Amino acid sequence: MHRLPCTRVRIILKALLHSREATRLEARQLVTVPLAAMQISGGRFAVRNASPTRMVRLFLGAHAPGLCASVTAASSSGGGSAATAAPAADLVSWVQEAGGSTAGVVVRRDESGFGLAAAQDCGPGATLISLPQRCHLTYDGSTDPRLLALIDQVPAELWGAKLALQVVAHRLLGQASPYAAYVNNLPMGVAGLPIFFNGEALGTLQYPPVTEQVKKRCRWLLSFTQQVLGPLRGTDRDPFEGAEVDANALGWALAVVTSRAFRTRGPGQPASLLPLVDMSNHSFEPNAKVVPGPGGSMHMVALRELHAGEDVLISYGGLSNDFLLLDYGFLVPGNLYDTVQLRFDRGLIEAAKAVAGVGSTGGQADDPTSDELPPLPAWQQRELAALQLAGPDANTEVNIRRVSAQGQAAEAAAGAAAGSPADARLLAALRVLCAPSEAALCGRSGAERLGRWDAPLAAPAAELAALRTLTGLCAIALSQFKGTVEEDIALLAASKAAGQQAQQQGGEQQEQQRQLTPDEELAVRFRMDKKELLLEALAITSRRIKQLAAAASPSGSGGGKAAGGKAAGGSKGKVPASKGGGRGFAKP
Ligand SMILES: C[S@@+](CC[C@H](N)C(=O)[O-])C[C@H]1O[C@@H](n2cnc3c(N)ncnc32)[C@H](O)[C@@H]1O
Repeated sequence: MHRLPCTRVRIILKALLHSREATRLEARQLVTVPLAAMQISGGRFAVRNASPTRMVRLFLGAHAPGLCASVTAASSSGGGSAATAAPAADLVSWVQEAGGSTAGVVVRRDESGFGLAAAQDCGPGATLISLPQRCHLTYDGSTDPRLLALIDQVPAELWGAKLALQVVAHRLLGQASPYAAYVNNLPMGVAGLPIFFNGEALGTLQYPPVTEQVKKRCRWLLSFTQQVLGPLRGTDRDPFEGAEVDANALGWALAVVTSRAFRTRGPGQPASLLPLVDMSNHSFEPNAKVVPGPGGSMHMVALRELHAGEDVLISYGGLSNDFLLLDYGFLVPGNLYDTVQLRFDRGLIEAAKAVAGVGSTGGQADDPTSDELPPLPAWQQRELAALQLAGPDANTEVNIRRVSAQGQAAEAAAGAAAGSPADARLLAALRVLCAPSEAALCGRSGAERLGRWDAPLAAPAAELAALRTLTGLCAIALSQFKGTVEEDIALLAASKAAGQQAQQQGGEQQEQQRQLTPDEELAVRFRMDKKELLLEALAITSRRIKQLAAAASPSGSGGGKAAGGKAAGGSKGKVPASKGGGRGFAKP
């Protein structure tokens, strides 16, 4: 959700993605726990749509080295209110009784959950909701010291888990909680969140930067509940008064927080849940935003003219699909903030060069039979260190980016380069590694001066080599996925057909065409979008190669060569097998 400032969050989470932590559970256990009991409140949870028949399954081992909980039925979309009452009417009354104003919105409910709509026509700047501070669910000096002691044990980067402990505490209080009207209206599960995927669905993502993060969160949930909360249970230091809080229960609260919390007080400060405000869905073209009001209140205001009944949408921030999926359980196809994360290392660059037919970098190896790469000349080492891609403080995560359609159109029209499909550090590093000498950099150094797409190296051959290496990187990244975009499209179509067939045949499905679960389908869509991003990057880079090659060749004939050229031409076919051998994606 619109976290303030969201760049900070991205930095924190990206740092998480980089930490290597591996615990492998050998044996697979399957524990089935009735959700209504959830061992946390003895069945006192009256969350929306809660049903004693719904089950949470807890998988340990096998596919995911960690926990994976899967809510087996569609979640969300219920309501704490009676069927005839307006959705969440009790919550609206509670906010009003606390001195808040909700006159600008009505709560909507559909099969995918709650949302907000404009209650009447209004102009830009109109206040839609005013939420007094006393309605914000957070933790501070007045919180039970036993709970604060627990919160202190959660690492700072897992800020959501800190607030999750407070959410658990209020859920356990039931109707005695001052936030009962809010907690009762929270969704039972957050559909699509990968911490609730089973191993099959998690594996379907085929994207380690996300799967490793999921496993890390699950491992933390398991170890914290077993090693910290378990021994505390029933002691005088137990803020949960003897209730068992297991990984499912804390996982539910974590899902609530990651998908709903605001960091209104800035990074490093406790996050807050903003009742009612958090019922607004996300759009990258929002028509409302959340701003601080007087006395610690938070206001939701219209960004433009709104018509009665129009959906009220805020932006959760400029988030990639990785973050949208991990924290919110959905993705935006063609997301302009999306990237494919790669781990920069020389071996990967050499593999990309080999794929793209570019000569290798550096001097001669002492032993030509050795796999060891020859050392780089000092000037290249220096430039890579300046880019923080080498040296003790290196951050080796680099990204292939999505370039907007407008950017591409402008590029095509102007014959120039409007947007780079590589982040500046990556492009700068490729130029450094493809430059024949330091002189070829013409005194440029660092990402800002060397990483601009529209400022090529003066030597055309070096620039072409850098761009071809970039196509090689895209090809390697593509080859890490098991199938093509077309295969994913066919899989989704077959799944849909299987579902329709099963419906006609009363639930029976033909063996050869299994219907994907909603989580698997989401995972296929996720990986398909990543592949499309890479194919677009290939196409843009190939075009650029052609332009530069045409400008450089005396005959003007071009002749640029790019890896996966056919795929780049739009066939979406399989790219040449990588020589990278399991290289590429950033793995934590
Ligand atoms: C802050 S809540 C918004 C209210 C939520 N719809 C509910 O039922 O309470 C965020 C969740 O809403 C859903 N959501 C919000 N924006 C969405 C979007 N653009 N597409 C799909 N799901 C979205 C996701 O499930 C997400 O985790």
